[in-house]
This record gives sequence, structure tokens and C-alpha cells, in this order.
Amino acid sequence: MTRRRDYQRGPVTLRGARVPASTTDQRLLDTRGSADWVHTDPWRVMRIQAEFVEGFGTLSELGRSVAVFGSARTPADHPSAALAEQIGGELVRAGYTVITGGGPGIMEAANKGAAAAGGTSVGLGIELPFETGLNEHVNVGINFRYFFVRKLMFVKYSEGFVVLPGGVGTLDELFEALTLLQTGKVTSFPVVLVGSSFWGPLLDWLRETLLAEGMITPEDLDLVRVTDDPEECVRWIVEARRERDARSSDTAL
Ligand SMILES: C/C(=C\CNc1ncnc2c1ncn2[C@@H]1O[C@H](COP(=O)(O)O)[C@@H](O)[C@H]1O)CO
Repeated sequence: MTRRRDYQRGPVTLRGARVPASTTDQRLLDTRGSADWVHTDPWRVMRIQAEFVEGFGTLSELGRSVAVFGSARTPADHPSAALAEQIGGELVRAGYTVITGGGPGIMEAANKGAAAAGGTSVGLGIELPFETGLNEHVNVGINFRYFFVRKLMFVKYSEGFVVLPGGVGTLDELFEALTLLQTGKVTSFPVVLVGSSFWGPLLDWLRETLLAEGMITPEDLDLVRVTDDPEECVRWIVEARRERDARSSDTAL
């Protein structure tokens, strides 16, 4: 009688010709060989998971937060930077943690305002082909390898988005929020555009082209509000929170 030899690879049973010549432990402990596996998708999944774990672990403890977006290229002496700095400070005084992309320009200005007001000033940095690093006003920083992990962190841990003038990165962040709101994937939260002369032409295009051509509904236009006033911006966010809290206490009754 031939003895059937089973080989267990975790939950998988292998027999006959499928039985490997070495065990998993042997392969793990064998340090020789190519390092190509580090660049394979299964290994990337582990790194992606690690980023989620790190992000969730750090951000879940920071309390109520608002994200501030805007150009990485805005000079420190630009009026938009002054607005971002003031908004960072106002948000902290209203009890919020301020979350930005941790980079230069508008991000740095918002972090500066938040830190100067004695608040938690978060930077969710991103690994880029050119090193920029976290700006000096960040007091809680996480550097992400993967844009999509970082993007989820902004949405999951912010209860409002403040969007100052910016380029494609800023537009990407704005339209991701609008898509999630429009499709009901995220519970209603305020999106405030700061800078009426910058955002006005985009809103005109949304109305005159997208709405006119039936690509969006009139209600979609209500997903954003525009202001030039930092205090009004923060007031809208606080009011939205009160409305949300009132709605959730109604449903709890
Ligand atoms: C291009 C420059 C720096 C890039 N450094 C960045 N660091 C962190 N976050 C960034 C960076 N660049 C873009 N972002 C994200 O996109 C938004 C800004 O993009 P935009 O195209 O400049 O509008 C911003 O909100 C970040 O989340 C210059 O040295």
C-alpha cells in the first residue's frame, strides 16, 4: 500500500506532484534568492493594509476634523494663503483639528494658522517622485505611499471640506467629495469653496454646461457653497454639524 502524503500549505492541501520540495518556513528563513517578491502585488497589499492601519489608528483619536485643500504652489504672500491661514486658526477656535495634505502653499498656510492657534495641525503627506516633505507647521504627520489610501483618510476623518484655489490636485479632491455626496456614498457634509472670483467661472460652467446638458441636477449645485469670508466659511461648517447632530438626535428618539 502506498502511503498518501498530504502537504498542508495553510488551509490548502497539496498531494502527489503538487507537494513542494521545501516548507513555507524553509522558504521564509532562506534569505538567499531574489528580492523581486517585494515588488509583487500580494506584498503591496500588505503595505496598503499597513497604511490603512496607521491612518485609522492615528486619525481616529484626533476628534472632530475639517480638511483644507488648495494649491501646493501658492506663495506665502498670496492673499489665498492669508485666507487659508485665517481659516486654519478659525477652525481650531471652533474646536476642530485641521487636516491638510501637509505640503507647501495653501496646505502650509492652513497648518500654520491651526498650529499658531494652539490646535492639532495634521499633514497627510504623499510620497512623490520629488521630495517635498511635510511643512514645518504640521504637528501630527503621516506620509502615505498610496494616493488612494490617503484620499480615503480625508473623507473618513473630516466633517467638512474647505477648498481654496488650486490646480488638478485640488480639483481632484473637490470632485471626489462631490461624487461621494452626489451618489450618497457619504453622509451630507459641507463643501465650502473659498474665493468667489476663482471658483465663479467653474460654477458658471457647471450651471451653464453640465446642468444645461442634463449631466447634473439642480440639487447637485447645492452641494457646494462659496464665500470669501473665513468666518462665514467656518460658521457654515459649525452650522452643518449642529444640523447633523440635531437630525441624529431626532432619529435616536
Ligand atoms: C508641486 C509641489 C509640491 C507637491 N507636494 C504636495 N504635498 C502634499 N500634497 C500635495 C502636493 N501636491 C499636491 N498635493 C495634493 O493635491 C492638492 C494640491 O494640488 P494642486 O495641483 O497644487 O492643486 C493638495 O490639497 C494636496 O492634497 C510644489 O512644490
